[in-house]
Amino acid sequence: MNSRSYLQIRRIIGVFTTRSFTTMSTRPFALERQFAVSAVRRACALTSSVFNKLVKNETLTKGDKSPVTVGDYAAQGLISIMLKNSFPADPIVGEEDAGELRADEGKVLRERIIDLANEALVAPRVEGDKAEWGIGPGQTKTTDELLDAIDRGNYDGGRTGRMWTIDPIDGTKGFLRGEQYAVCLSLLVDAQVQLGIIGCPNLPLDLSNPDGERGCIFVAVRGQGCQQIPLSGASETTLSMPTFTPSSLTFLESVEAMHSSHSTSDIISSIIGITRPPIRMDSQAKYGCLARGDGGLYLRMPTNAGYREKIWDHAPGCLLVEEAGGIVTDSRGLPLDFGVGRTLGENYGVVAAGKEVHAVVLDAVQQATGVKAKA
Ligand SMILES: Nc1ncnc2c1ncn2[C@@H]1O[C@H](COP(=O)(O)OS(=O)(=O)O)[C@@H](OP(=O)(O)O)[C@H]1O
Ligand SMILES: [Mg+2]
Ligand SMILES: [Mg+2]
Ligand SMILES: [Mg+2]
Repeated sequence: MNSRSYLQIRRIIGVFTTRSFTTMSTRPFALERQFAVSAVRRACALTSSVFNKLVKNETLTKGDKSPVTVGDYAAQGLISIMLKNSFPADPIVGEEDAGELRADEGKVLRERIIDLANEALVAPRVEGDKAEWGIGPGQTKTTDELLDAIDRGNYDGGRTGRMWTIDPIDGTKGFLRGEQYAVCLSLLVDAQVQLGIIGCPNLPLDLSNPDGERGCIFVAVRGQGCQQIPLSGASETTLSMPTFTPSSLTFLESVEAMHSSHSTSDIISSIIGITRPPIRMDSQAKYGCLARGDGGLYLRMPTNAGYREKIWDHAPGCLLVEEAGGIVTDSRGLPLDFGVGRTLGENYGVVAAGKEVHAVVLDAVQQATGVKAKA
């Protein structure tokens, strides 16, 4: 076979592999994956529209968080309605609840939220969307239906059964700055993340080309790898973390020093011999970046002993990294335990890194913080 026809065959196989991922229904969680891509894509369109209508074109007073509040509630309502239609028996651990919206003072926000959620629900279906998910023309909901949908996120979590987590806008501060944020959804079965998906409307497809195309979805099903799908609709690619050496690492960390201690990261950097400046980015977009090979190391060290990490802030991202070949533990080397409830109760910090370097990083984290390795 000459090299030209070999390349042609490779190309056909490549196309088939990509297509077959989305159409093969025999894979475990195929329907849930298809649903989640659709729900997150729709929610990303909603949050982008909130940003363009309410943040970009309005002069916000410093500290005015109402646009992000509107986006949070509307996106959680949208995903929750879709879940209710599609997997009605599954409970939801969602970040938001509608308590404040039900009060009289919530009236103005409430009306904006209902309009936005309905706008997103009635948008035309695209390839892969199913009518029974409750989306498409004519699918508007009443105020009560949407408030009830938001409140379906009040499940306490736990060790057994199926449950979804929703973080409708993760990285709220990044959202307001027009920088990175993520729409995050995961499916847990018996406290194991089986499906993780995050939509990052502002994330460059390639971090080394920040002026290039932006907007992508990262999705992983346990045992089926991690894929990146451009929001523009182009075909998906499977991600795999490259091999890192300790000194070639770059930290991915929170923008907000209140969320992860920057000074602890500096000490860990000098122990490992990392010389590159950290990449600071809001939200679980960091996990997506890590999965596709950016940086090699995501660290989150508590700044406040009383703060408990929330499961919706880590469940999808954790699976993305594991499925791309990385390791995620807490600072004692324990796996993240998603079965304790709405928080990561017993875990302390998060260390996510390539498999060749995770042990070295963990050792440095323990030296820097005095945290003891698991017995
Ligand atoms: N004190 C403290 N410590 C640790 N984490 C906290 C803390 N306070 C809040 N949060 C959670 O941080 C979520 C945002 O994640 P990041 O820190 O990665 O992004 S950011 O740079 O802060 O935007 C953020 O998620 P969202 O509320 O969805 O934006 C919070 O759940
Ligand atoms: Mg969050
Ligand atoms: Mg949030
Ligand atoms: Mg929040």
